[in-house]
Amino acid sequence: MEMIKVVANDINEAQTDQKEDQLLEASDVFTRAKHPVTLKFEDIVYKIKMKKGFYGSNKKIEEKAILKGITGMVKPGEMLAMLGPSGCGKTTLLTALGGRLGRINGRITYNGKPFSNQMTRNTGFVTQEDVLSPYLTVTETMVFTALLQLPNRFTEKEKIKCAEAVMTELGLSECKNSLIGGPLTRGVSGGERKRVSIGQEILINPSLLFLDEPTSGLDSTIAQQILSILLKLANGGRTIVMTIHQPSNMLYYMFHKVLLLSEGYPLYSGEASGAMNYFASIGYCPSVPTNPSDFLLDLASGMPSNGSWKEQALVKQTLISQYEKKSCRQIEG
Ligand SMILES: Nc1ncnc2c1ncn2[C@@H]1O[C@H](COP(=O)(O)OP(=O)(O)OP(=O)(O)O)[C@@H](O)[C@H]1O
Repeated sequence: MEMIKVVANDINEAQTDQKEDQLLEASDVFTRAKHPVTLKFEDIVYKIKMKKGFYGSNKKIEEKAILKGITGMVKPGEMLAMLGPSGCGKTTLLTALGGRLGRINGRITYNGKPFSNQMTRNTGFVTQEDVLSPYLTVTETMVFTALLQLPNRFTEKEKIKCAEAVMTELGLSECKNSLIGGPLTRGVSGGERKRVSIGQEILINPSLLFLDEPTSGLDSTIAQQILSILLKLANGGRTIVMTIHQPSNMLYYMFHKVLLLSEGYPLYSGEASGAMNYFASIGYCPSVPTNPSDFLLDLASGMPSNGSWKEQALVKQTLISQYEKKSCRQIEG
């Protein structure tokens, strides 16, 4: 009975979705979100089972916690950055929030409801590795995606118009006839490849967009271009969540929210502009002016920035144990 209700609900929502879609001009895809989404996650815990010991030895299964109680919220119009050292659980959390991870403990809601088929249609996910055919041009890639992904009520001409509109917005017109390329064929630049990957996901006008390291391997100017595009999408009422490695000062302040992870623990979850004040209020501040993301990463990874290795590792352990005792719980919940 419950299952029937869920399916019926999905159908109703899909019908509403369809009606609202009809009101959209094909080229409107970039400008406004169809169904703005507030994403909330509470006490997310994710554990995996691992085999302990070498092949042939006494193999035991042990449990390893990857995410250890993460809470946060992102509203329409906001961009959330997940920061933290390599292996701290950023991609795992992103995958969980994108409804792509199996059994997790905790609660993730999208406008107060669990993940549904309707949400799948309203969500875009840009993976770290671009999955593109090296032998197609930018236009061919975008048009092909538009023809496949856009609903049949759009005519072929409208689908092509959508692809063109998205390419123009993403600044891909200059390279529209260039091959994507790959390891064996020369093609578009890294920044252009990333914009094509983002373009493929935003063709369906998702209101919730996840991106895994969208600026990885790009220089700071191109990284800023990509974030400006994402900020523009957020300003259209979308909810944007991404993992990012060490953003520059300028990029850091483009984010509304920040989630700092260390070994699967959340050290901070809240306004990006409030992170430095928060750590200062509990006794941690840089002794010289520092880029906030450098400072936060040093705290989370136990790397020495101003103090010695030993002191810094101690700071990280103190923050984690404070979190465990719930005396330094995240700002937001
Ligand atoms: N299915 C799995 N089996 C074994 N280990 C896993 C699995 N999924 C995640 N892990 C481990 O969990 C930890 C977090 O991985 P995750 O990819 O989320 O880190 P990350 O913060 O995104 O790292 P990076 O910045 O290097 O991409 C890592 O130590 C990883 O090896």
